[in-house]
Amino acid sequence: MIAIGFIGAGKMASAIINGLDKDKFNIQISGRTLDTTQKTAHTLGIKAAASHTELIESSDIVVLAVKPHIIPSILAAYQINKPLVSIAAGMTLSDLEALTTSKQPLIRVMPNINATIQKSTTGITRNTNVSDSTFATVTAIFESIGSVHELAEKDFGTFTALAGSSPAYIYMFIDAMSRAGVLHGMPKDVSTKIVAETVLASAEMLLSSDLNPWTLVDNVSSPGGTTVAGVVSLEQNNFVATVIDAITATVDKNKAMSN
Ligand SMILES: NC(=O)C1=CN([C@@H]2O[C@H](COP(=O)(O)OP(=O)(O)OC[C@H]3O[C@@H](n4cnc5c(N)ncnc54)[C@H](OP(=O)(O)O)[C@@H]3O)[C@@H](O)[C@H]2O)C=CC1
Ligand SMILES: O=C(O)[C@@H]1CCC=N1
Repeated sequence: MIAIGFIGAGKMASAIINGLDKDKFNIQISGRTLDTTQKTAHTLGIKAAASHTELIESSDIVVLAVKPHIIPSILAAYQINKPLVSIAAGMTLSDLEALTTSKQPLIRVMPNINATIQKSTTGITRNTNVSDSTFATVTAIFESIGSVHELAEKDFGTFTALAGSSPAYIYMFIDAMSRAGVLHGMPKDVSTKIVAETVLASAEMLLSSDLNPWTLVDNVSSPGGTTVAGVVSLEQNNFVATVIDAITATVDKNKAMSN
C-alpha cells in the first residue's frame, strides 16, 4: 500500500484526504502542532505522525500542503529524500528546485476543494527527476479523487484561476442568484438549492453536448422572451468583462507569488 504523508493538514489537505480511499492508501499527516494534528487525524480517520521527520521517513510520497510562504522554512529544515508533491499556489518547479537538492523529484499539483466529494479538477506537472512510474502513481492518486490534466507549467497560473480558485467564484454566482430569489420572496435555502441544481445540470449538459456555451444560451433565449431580457441586462452590466477581470486578477496574483 502506498504511504502518503501530508505536511500541513488544513482545508485542502483535509479535502484531499476525505476523498482518498483509506483502504488503498496509508495516509498520515503532520501539522504545525502535534495536538492539533492528532485532533485532525482523528476526525479524518488517519494517522498523526509524531513529527515531520517521522512522517518523511515512513512515507513513499510527501505532499506539502502548507501555505506557500511556509514552504521555504520546511525545505530548509528537513531533507525530504522522497518524491515531493507541492499543491501550493504560485510556487513554480524552479522556485521549489532552488530550495531542494539537484536530484529532488518534484511534482507540482493544483487540486481543488471538490476533492472532498471526489470531484477535484486537478492540474499536474513534474521536473525531470520524476520517473514515469512515480508520475503515474501520483497521477493515479489524484485520479482517484477526480479528473487530472497534465499541463505545461506556463499554464499553471491560468489553471489555478480556472479550477483551483474558481469554486469560490462559482459559489459567489450561486449566492448572488439565490439572494435575488430572496429579493423576490423565496426562502434562501429553497432558492440556493434551486440555483445549485440548475448550475450542476447546466454544466452536465455542456459537458455532454458538442455545443458551445453561447449556442446553449441561444437555445434558452426565446425570441422576445424572459431570458434574453436577463442576457442583455448582464451584458449591459459588463458580466463577461467582470468575470475575465477576476480571472486575470487571479492569474496575476499567482505570478506575483512566484520568486
Ligand atoms: N484551499 C483551497 O481550495 C486550495 C489550496 N491550495 C493550496 O493548498 C495549500 C494549503 O492551503 P489551505 O489548506 O487552504 O490552507 P490552511 O491554512 O487551511 O492549511 C495550511 C495548514 O498548514 C499548517 N501549517 C502551518 N505551518 C506549518 C508547519 N510548519 N508545518 C506543518 N503544517 C503547518 C497550518 O496550521 P495552523 O493553522 O495551525 O497554522 C494549516 O493547518 C496552499 O499552499 C494553497 O495554495 C491549492 C488548491 C486549492
Ligand atoms: O486561494 C488560494 O491561494 C488557493 C489556491 C487555489 C485555491 N485556493
